[in-house]
Amino acid sequence: MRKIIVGSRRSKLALTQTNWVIEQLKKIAGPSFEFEVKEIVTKGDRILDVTLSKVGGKGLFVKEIEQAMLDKEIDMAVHSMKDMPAVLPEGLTIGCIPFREDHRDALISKGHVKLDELPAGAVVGTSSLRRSSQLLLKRPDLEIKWIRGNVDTRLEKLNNGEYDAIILAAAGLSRLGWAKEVVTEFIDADVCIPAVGQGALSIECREDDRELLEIFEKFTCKKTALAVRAERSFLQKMEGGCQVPIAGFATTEENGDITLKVLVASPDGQEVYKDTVTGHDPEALGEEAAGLLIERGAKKLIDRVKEELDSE
Ligand SMILES: NCc1[nH]cc(CCC(=O)O)c1CC(=O)O
Repeated sequence: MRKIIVGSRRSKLALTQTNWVIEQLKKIAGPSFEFEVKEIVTKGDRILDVTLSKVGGKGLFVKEIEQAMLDKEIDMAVHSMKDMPAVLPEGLTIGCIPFREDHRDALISKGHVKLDELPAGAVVGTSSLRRSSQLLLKRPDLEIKWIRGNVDTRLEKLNNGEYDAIILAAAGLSRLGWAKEVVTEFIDADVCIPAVGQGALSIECREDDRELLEIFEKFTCKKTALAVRAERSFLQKMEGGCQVPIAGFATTEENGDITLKVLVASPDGQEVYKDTVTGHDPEALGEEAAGLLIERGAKKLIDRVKEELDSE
């Protein structure tokens, strides 16, 4: 009998995702494995008053959990793929990518007013530059106001009157069982390309944990894994961090063909680089997409934004 310790952030969404994965793995692993959740409070959870991009971005939610895995305090962790940095620490691996939930962003507005019908000057809450820049592209008359906190906190802030609408990932709401009740409109990838990995989960473990990797293999969704690998290859090649709006979303056909949609934009949404590529090698496809945008000037934009931030 082996007891597997699963590290999780303490948020409602993190615990829901972790417990769901454990339930599925139990069915696959059989009676010789036991699972136990260990809650870990990350830096991203403690610092709630600053925009994410200013305090170091993505890695914040996963770093401490990864350290606990390397220290063998925990054996595995379930993350939102979207929160995973492009490069993992030595010794760890994404051992499993399950079937992807809804990839889209969702608009939640007071009175269920759709994006096209929101009045000019309506206040929309998001702290994602990716969402704000693409939204402003379609509706330059909206006012963006930063919002932070867990999914439940953000919904509360909408109800308290600070915002006319907010944007959240549909996947988080679906996993919590709230999507049907709260979502006003699902926003198509043509209007707002999702974040790399959005809607997918990443199950991380130590690279040498063969027992776990064997169980994980049976829970992997091949189509999702190919798509996410293409998206993450693009992300890694762009080296953008959180300061620049970067979006990437891929789908995989039955025959293995992957279509990857990508975007890099300036924070004000005025400068936009966008393309769609198709192929079957996920890593090569991500690199190809990045190459196309870099050629046109996207990398210069990223470096410029980084410099501006460094001199602040
Ligand atoms: N940025 C935080 C975060 N990371 C993952 C999700 C939930 C959904 C997902 O799996 O993509 C969210 C909330 C949100 O963006 O609304």
